[in-house]
Amino acid sequence: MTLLEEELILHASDQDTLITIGVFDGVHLGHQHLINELKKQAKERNLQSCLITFKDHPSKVLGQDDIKLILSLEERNLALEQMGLDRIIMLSFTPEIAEICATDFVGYLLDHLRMQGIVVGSDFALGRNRAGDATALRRLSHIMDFSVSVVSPVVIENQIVSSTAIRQALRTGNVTKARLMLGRNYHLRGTVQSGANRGTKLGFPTANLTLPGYLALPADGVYAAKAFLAEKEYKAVANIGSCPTFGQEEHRLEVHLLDFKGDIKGQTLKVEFVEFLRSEVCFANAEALKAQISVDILKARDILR
Ligand SMILES: Cc1cc2nc3c(=O)[nH]c(=O)nc-3n(C[C@H](O)[C@H](O)[C@H](O)COP(=O)(O)O)c2cc1C
Ligand SMILES: Nc1ncnc2c1ncn2[C@@H]1O[C@H](COP(=O)(O)OP(=O)(O)O)[C@@H](O)[C@H]1O
Repeated sequence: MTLLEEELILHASDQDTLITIGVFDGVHLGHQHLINELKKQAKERNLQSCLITFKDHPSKVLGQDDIKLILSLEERNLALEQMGLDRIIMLSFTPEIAEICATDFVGYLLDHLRMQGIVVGSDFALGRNRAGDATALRRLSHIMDFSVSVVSPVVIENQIVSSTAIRQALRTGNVTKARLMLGRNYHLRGTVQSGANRGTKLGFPTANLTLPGYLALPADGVYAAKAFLAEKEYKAVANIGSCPTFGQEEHRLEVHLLDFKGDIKGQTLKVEFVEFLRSEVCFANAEALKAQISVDILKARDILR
Protein backbone atom coordinates (compact mmCIF):
# COMPACT_ATOMS: atom_id res chain seq x y z
CA MET A 1 0.00 0.00 0.00
CA THR A 2 1.30 3.48 -0.80
CA LEU A 3 1.87 6.15 1.86
CA LEU A 4 -0.85 8.24 0.18
CA GLU A 5 -3.37 5.43 0.65
CA GLU A 6 -2.27 4.89 4.24
CA GLU A 7 -2.75 8.57 5.04
CA LEU A 8 -6.11 8.73 3.25
CA ILE A 9 -7.33 5.71 5.21
CA LEU A 10 -6.45 7.58 8.42
CA HIS A 11 -8.68 10.42 7.18
CA ALA A 12 -11.37 8.12 5.72
CA SER A 13 -14.70 9.86 5.29
CA ASP A 14 -18.08 8.54 6.39
CA GLN A 15 -19.87 11.20 4.34
CA ASP A 16 -19.88 12.06 0.64
CA THR A 17 -17.43 14.86 -0.11
CA LEU A 18 -16.67 17.60 -2.59
CA ILE A 19 -12.92 18.05 -2.74
CA THR A 20 -10.29 20.59 -3.68
CA ILE A 21 -6.55 19.90 -3.59
CA GLY A 22 -3.54 22.19 -3.50
CA VAL A 23 -0.72 23.74 -1.50
CA PHE A 24 -2.65 27.01 -0.96
CA ASP A 25 0.49 28.95 0.04
CA GLY A 26 -0.71 32.42 1.04
CA VAL A 27 -4.40 31.49 1.13
CA HIS A 28 -4.75 34.47 -1.23
CA LEU A 29 -7.85 35.92 -2.92
CA GLY A 30 -7.67 33.31 -5.71
CA HIS A 31 -7.57 30.50 -3.14
CA GLN A 32 -10.37 32.16 -1.16
CA HIS A 33 -12.55 32.39 -4.28
CA LEU A 34 -11.97 28.70 -5.06
CA ILE A 35 -12.71 27.65 -1.46
CA ASN A 36 -15.89 29.75 -1.36
CA GLU A 37 -17.03 28.15 -4.62
CA LEU A 38 -16.30 24.69 -3.15
CA LYS A 39 -18.33 25.52 -0.02
CA LYS A 40 -21.23 26.88 -2.10
CA GLN A 41 -21.41 23.84 -4.37
CA ALA A 42 -21.01 21.44 -1.42
CA LYS A 43 -23.93 23.08 0.36
CA GLU A 44 -26.12 22.91 -2.75
CA ARG A 45 -25.35 19.20 -3.18
CA ASN A 46 -25.47 18.34 0.54
CA LEU A 47 -21.82 17.23 0.51
CA GLN A 48 -18.97 17.83 2.95
CA SER A 49 -16.57 20.52 1.72
CA CYS A 50 -13.11 19.00 2.01
CA LEU A 51 -9.75 20.62 1.29
CA ILE A 52 -6.66 18.48 0.84
CA THR A 53 -3.33 20.20 1.27
CA PHE A 54 0.30 19.18 1.63
CA LYS A 55 2.70 19.77 4.52
CA ASP A 56 5.59 20.34 2.16
CA HIS A 57 5.71 22.28 -1.08
CA PRO A 58 5.85 19.83 -4.03
CA SER A 59 8.45 21.95 -5.87
CA LYS A 60 10.71 21.76 -2.83
CA VAL A 61 10.26 18.00 -2.36
CA LEU A 62 10.98 17.39 -6.04
CA GLY A 63 14.03 19.66 -5.85
CA GLN A 64 12.73 21.81 -8.74
CA ASP A 65 12.97 25.12 -6.98
CA ASP A 66 14.20 26.60 -3.70
CA ILE A 67 10.72 27.98 -3.20
CA LYS A 68 10.14 30.43 -0.33
CA LEU A 69 6.81 30.20 1.45
CA ILE A 70 4.39 33.10 1.94
CA LEU A 71 3.01 31.42 5.06
CA SER A 72 4.59 28.97 7.49
CA LEU A 73 2.69 25.69 7.86
CA GLU A 74 1.15 26.93 11.13
CA GLU A 75 0.02 30.24 9.58
CA ARG A 76 -1.38 28.45 6.50
CA ASN A 77 -3.37 26.15 8.79
CA LEU A 78 -4.71 29.14 10.72
CA ALA A 79 -5.74 30.93 7.52
CA LEU A 80 -7.38 27.78 6.11
CA GLU A 81 -9.22 27.09 9.37
CA GLN A 82 -10.76 30.58 9.14
CA MET A 83 -12.32 29.68 5.76
CA GLY A 84 -15.06 27.59 7.39
CA LEU A 85 -14.57 24.34 5.46
CA ASP A 86 -16.08 21.11 6.79
CA ARG A 87 -12.75 19.29 6.62
CA ILE A 88 -9.07 20.08 6.05
CA ILE A 89 -6.82 17.10 5.36
CA MET A 90 -3.08 17.65 5.60
CA LEU A 91 -1.04 15.07 3.67
CA SER A 92 2.69 14.47 3.31
CA PHE A 93 4.08 15.25 -0.10
CA THR A 94 6.81 12.75 -0.90
CA PRO A 95 8.63 11.81 -4.12
CA GLU A 96 6.60 8.58 -3.94
CA ILE A 97 3.29 10.49 -4.01
CA ALA A 98 4.56 12.49 -6.99
CA GLU A 99 4.89 9.20 -8.92
CA ILE A 100 1.26 8.13 -8.48
CA CYS A 101 -0.64 8.45 -11.76
CA ALA A 102 -3.72 10.69 -11.93
CA THR A 103 -6.12 7.74 -12.37
CA ASP A 104 -4.85 5.99 -9.21
CA PHE A 105 -4.87 9.28 -7.27
CA VAL A 106 -8.49 9.91 -8.19
CA GLY A 107 -9.33 6.26 -7.42
CA TYR A 108 -8.00 6.64 -3.87
CA LEU A 109 -10.07 9.81 -3.36
CA LEU A 110 -13.20 8.02 -4.56
CA ASP A 111 -12.54 4.96 -2.37
CA HIS A 112 -11.36 6.52 0.88
CA LEU A 113 -12.90 10.00 0.94
CA ARG A 114 -16.16 9.19 -0.87
CA MET A 115 -15.41 11.97 -3.36
CA GLN A 116 -18.42 12.94 -5.47
CA GLY A 117 -16.67 15.75 -7.23
CA ILE A 118 -13.60 17.93 -7.42
CA VAL A 119 -13.37 21.74 -7.66
CA VAL A 120 -10.08 23.07 -9.03
CA GLY A 121 -8.46 26.15 -10.49
CA SER A 122 -7.84 26.29 -14.24
CA ASP A 123 -4.08 25.70 -13.84
CA PHE A 124 -4.49 22.77 -11.44
CA ALA A 125 -2.94 19.37 -12.17
CA LEU A 126 -2.44 16.26 -10.04
CA GLY A 127 -0.58 12.98 -10.41
CA ARG A 128 2.67 11.96 -12.09
CA ASN A 129 4.05 14.63 -14.43
CA ARG A 130 1.01 16.76 -13.57
CA ALA A 131 -0.91 14.65 -16.10
CA GLY A 132 -4.23 15.09 -14.27
CA ASP A 133 -5.05 18.59 -15.49
CA ALA A 134 -8.60 19.94 -15.89
CA THR A 135 -9.03 18.30 -19.34
CA ALA A 136 -7.72 14.93 -18.14
CA LEU A 137 -9.86 15.11 -15.00
CA ARG A 138 -12.96 15.79 -17.12
CA ARG A 139 -12.14 12.72 -19.23
CA LEU A 140 -11.67 10.60 -16.09
CA SER A 141 -14.85 11.96 -14.53
CA HIS A 142 -17.00 10.30 -17.23
CA ILE A 143 -15.38 6.93 -16.64
CA MET A 144 -15.06 7.07 -12.85
CA ASP A 145 -18.28 8.97 -12.13
CA PHE A 146 -17.48 12.20 -10.30
CA SER A 147 -18.03 15.86 -11.16
CA VAL A 148 -15.33 18.34 -12.17
CA SER A 149 -15.77 22.07 -11.69
CA VAL A 150 -13.08 24.45 -12.91
CA VAL A 151 -13.03 27.87 -11.24
CA SER A 152 -11.62 30.78 -13.22
CA PRO A 153 -8.75 32.78 -11.70
CA VAL A 154 -9.16 36.04 -9.79
CA VAL A 155 -7.58 38.95 -11.67
CA ILE A 156 -6.45 42.15 -9.95
CA GLU A 157 -4.98 45.10 -11.87
CA ASN A 158 -4.74 42.94 -15.01
CA GLN A 159 -2.72 40.25 -13.25
CA ILE A 160 -3.85 36.80 -12.20
CA VAL A 161 -3.59 36.48 -8.41
CA SER A 162 -1.01 33.79 -7.67
CA SER A 163 1.47 32.77 -4.98
CA THR A 164 4.28 33.46 -7.47
CA ALA A 165 3.05 37.03 -8.11
CA ILE A 166 2.82 37.64 -4.34
CA ARG A 167 6.35 36.33 -3.74
CA GLN A 168 7.57 38.61 -6.54
CA ALA A 169 5.78 41.64 -5.03
CA LEU A 170 7.30 40.91 -1.61
CA ARG A 171 10.80 40.57 -3.11
CA THR A 172 10.58 44.18 -4.28
CA GLY A 173 9.07 45.46 -1.01
CA ASN A 174 5.69 46.01 -2.66
CA VAL A 175 3.62 45.01 0.36
CA THR A 176 0.75 47.12 -1.02
CA LYS A 177 0.43 44.80 -4.02
CA ALA A 178 0.86 41.76 -1.77
CA ARG A 179 -2.06 43.04 0.33
CA LEU A 180 -4.26 43.50 -2.76
CA MET A 181 -3.64 39.88 -3.77
CA LEU A 182 -3.76 38.34 -0.27
CA GLY A 183 -6.89 40.23 0.75
CA ARG A 184 -5.10 41.11 4.01
CA ASN A 185 -1.78 42.61 5.06
CA TYR A 186 1.29 40.39 4.70
CA HIS A 187 2.42 39.48 8.22
CA LEU A 188 5.13 37.76 10.20
CA ARG A 189 4.82 36.35 13.70
CA GLY A 190 7.56 35.47 16.16
CA THR A 191 8.90 35.59 19.68
CA VAL A 192 10.58 38.86 20.73
CA GLN A 193 14.33 38.33 21.19
CA SER A 194 17.08 40.43 22.75
CA GLY A 195 19.20 42.54 20.43
CA ALA A 196 22.36 44.60 20.90
CA ASN A 197 20.80 46.88 23.55
CA ARG A 198 21.13 50.01 21.43
CA GLY A 199 17.49 50.81 20.69
CA THR A 200 16.60 52.34 24.06
CA LYS A 201 19.75 54.53 23.97
CA LEU A 202 18.76 55.70 20.46
CA GLY A 203 15.33 56.65 21.78
CA PHE A 204 13.59 53.93 19.78
CA PRO A 205 13.54 50.58 21.56
CA THR A 206 12.82 47.75 19.13
CA ALA A 207 11.33 44.31 19.50
CA ASN A 208 13.63 42.00 17.53
CA LEU A 209 12.36 38.95 15.66
CA THR A 210 14.52 36.37 13.88
CA LEU A 211 13.57 35.71 10.27
CA PRO A 212 13.14 32.10 9.13
CA GLY A 213 15.10 31.45 5.94
CA TYR A 214 12.26 29.45 4.37
CA LEU A 215 9.87 32.43 4.13
CA ALA A 216 9.26 34.76 1.16
CA LEU A 217 10.18 37.93 3.06
CA PRO A 218 9.56 41.52 2.00
CA ALA A 219 12.67 43.29 0.67
CA ASP A 220 15.04 44.81 3.22
CA GLY A 221 13.90 48.28 4.25
CA VAL A 222 11.65 50.29 6.51
CA TYR A 223 7.88 49.84 6.59
CA ALA A 224 4.83 51.41 8.19
CA ALA A 225 3.40 48.50 10.15
CA LYS A 226 0.82 47.34 12.65
CA ALA A 227 1.97 45.29 15.62
CA PHE A 228 -0.25 42.99 17.66
CA LEU A 229 0.64 42.00 21.22
CA ALA A 230 -1.92 39.42 22.29
CA GLU A 231 -5.00 40.98 20.63
CA LYS A 232 -3.98 44.62 21.19
CA GLU A 233 -3.04 46.61 18.09
CA TYR A 234 -0.25 49.24 17.96
CA LYS A 235 0.92 51.48 15.16
CA ALA A 236 4.55 50.67 14.43
CA VAL A 237 7.62 51.17 12.25
CA ALA A 238 9.54 48.09 11.18
CA ASN A 239 12.98 47.55 9.71
CA ILE A 240 14.01 44.39 7.89
CA GLY A 241 17.76 44.28 7.51
CA SER A 242 21.10 43.94 9.20
CA CYS A 243 21.69 47.44 10.71
CA PRO A 244 24.65 48.37 8.47
CA THR A 245 25.17 51.58 10.46
CA PHE A 246 26.54 49.41 13.27
CA GLY A 247 28.40 46.94 11.05
CA GLN A 248 26.53 44.17 9.25
CA GLU A 249 24.65 42.19 11.88
CA GLU A 250 22.33 39.21 11.67
CA HIS A 251 19.45 39.73 9.20
CA ARG A 252 16.36 40.36 11.33
CA LEU A 253 13.11 42.24 11.82
CA GLU A 254 13.10 45.16 14.27
CA VAL A 255 9.82 46.75 15.30
CA HIS A 256 9.31 49.95 17.25
CA LEU A 257 5.78 50.17 18.65
CA LEU A 258 4.50 53.75 18.71
CA ASP A 259 3.09 55.09 21.99
CA PHE A 260 4.14 51.99 23.91
CA LYS A 261 6.50 51.33 26.80
CA GLY A 262 7.14 47.99 28.44
CA ASP A 263 9.23 44.86 28.40
CA ILE A 264 7.92 42.44 25.78
CA LYS A 265 10.88 40.10 25.44
CA GLY A 266 9.70 36.51 25.13
CA GLN A 267 6.21 37.57 24.01
CA THR A 268 4.65 36.66 20.67
CA LEU A 269 4.41 39.60 18.30
CA LYS A 270 2.47 39.67 15.02
CA VAL A 271 3.69 42.32 12.56
CA GLU A 272 1.58 43.38 9.57
CA PHE A 273 3.39 45.28 6.81
CA VAL A 274 1.30 48.17 5.51
CA GLU A 275 3.56 50.30 3.28
CA PHE A 276 7.20 50.46 2.19
CA LEU A 277 8.83 53.70 3.39
CA ARG A 278 12.47 53.50 2.29
CA SER A 279 15.49 51.23 1.85
CA GLU A 280 17.87 50.49 4.70
CA VAL A 281 20.79 52.96 4.78
CA CYS A 282 24.27 52.82 6.27
CA PHE A 283 24.26 56.12 8.18
CA ALA A 284 27.43 58.02 9.14
CA ASN A 285 26.48 57.84 12.81
CA ALA A 286 23.74 56.98 15.29
CA GLU A 287 22.50 60.60 15.40
CA ALA A 288 21.74 60.57 11.65
CA LEU A 289 19.88 57.26 12.00
CA LYS A 290 17.93 58.65 14.95
CA ALA A 291 16.86 61.72 12.92
CA GLN A 292 15.74 59.50 10.03
CA ILE A 293 13.73 57.18 12.30
CA SER A 294 11.86 60.27 13.60
CA VAL A 295 10.93 61.09 9.98
CA ASP A 296 9.94 57.44 9.36
CA ILE A 297 7.61 57.61 12.36
CA LEU A 298 5.93 60.80 11.13
CA LYS A 299 5.29 59.19 7.73
CA ALA A 300 4.02 55.99 9.35
CA ARG A 301 1.63 57.91 11.60
CA ASP A 302 0.24 59.62 8.52
CA ILE A 303 -0.21 56.33 6.63
CA LEU A 304 -1.68 54.48 9.62
CA ARG A 305 -4.07 57.29 10.62
C1 LIG B 1 12.09 52.42 11.77
C2 LIG B 1 13.49 51.88 11.80
C3 LIG B 1 14.36 52.17 10.77
C4 LIG B 1 15.66 51.70 10.78
N1 LIG B 1 16.49 52.00 9.75
C5 LIG B 1 17.78 51.60 9.79
C6 LIG B 1 18.68 51.97 8.74
O1 LIG B 1 18.32 52.58 7.74
N2 LIG B 1 19.98 51.59 8.85
C7 LIG B 1 20.42 50.87 9.92
O2 LIG B 1 21.61 50.58 9.98
N3 LIG B 1 19.58 50.45 10.91
C8 LIG B 1 18.28 50.81 10.87
N4 LIG B 1 17.43 50.44 11.87
C9 LIG B 1 17.88 49.49 12.88
C10 LIG B 1 18.57 50.15 14.06
O3 LIG B 1 19.93 50.22 13.76
C11 LIG B 1 18.35 49.26 15.28
O4 LIG B 1 17.00 49.24 15.57
C12 LIG B 1 19.10 49.77 16.47
O5 LIG B 1 20.47 49.71 16.23
C13 LIG B 1 18.75 48.96 17.73
O6 LIG B 1 19.27 47.68 17.66
P1 LIG B 1 19.00 46.63 18.81
O7 LIG B 1 17.54 46.34 18.84
O8 LIG B 1 19.80 45.42 18.42
O9 LIG B 1 19.45 47.21 20.10
C14 LIG B 1 16.11 50.90 11.87
C15 LIG B 1 15.22 50.59 12.90
C16 LIG B 1 13.92 51.06 12.89
C17 LIG B 1 12.99 50.71 14.01
N1 LIG C 1 7.85 51.05 22.04
C1 LIG C 1 8.53 49.89 22.06
N2 LIG C 1 8.66 49.14 20.93
C2 LIG C 1 9.37 48.00 20.97
N3 LIG C 1 9.97 47.51 22.07
C3 LIG C 1 9.84 48.21 23.23
C4 LIG C 1 9.12 49.42 23.28
N4 LIG C 1 9.19 49.91 24.53
C5 LIG C 1 9.91 49.05 25.23
N5 LIG C 1 10.30 48.01 24.50
C6 LIG C 1 11.14 46.91 25.03
O1 LIG C 1 12.49 47.22 24.71
C7 LIG C 1 13.16 46.08 24.19
C8 LIG C 1 14.17 46.52 23.18
O2 LIG C 1 15.13 47.35 23.74
P1 LIG C 1 16.42 47.73 22.94
O3 LIG C 1 17.15 48.78 23.73
O4 LIG C 1 16.09 48.04 21.51
O5 LIG C 1 17.31 46.50 23.07
P2 LIG C 1 17.36 45.09 22.35
O6 LIG C 1 16.70 45.23 21.03
O7 LIG C 1 18.81 44.90 22.28
O8 LIG C 1 16.71 44.12 23.28
C9 LIG C 1 12.06 45.25 23.56
O9 LIG C 1 12.35 43.88 23.55
C10 LIG C 1 10.87 45.56 24.47
O10 LIG C 1 10.82 44.64 25.54
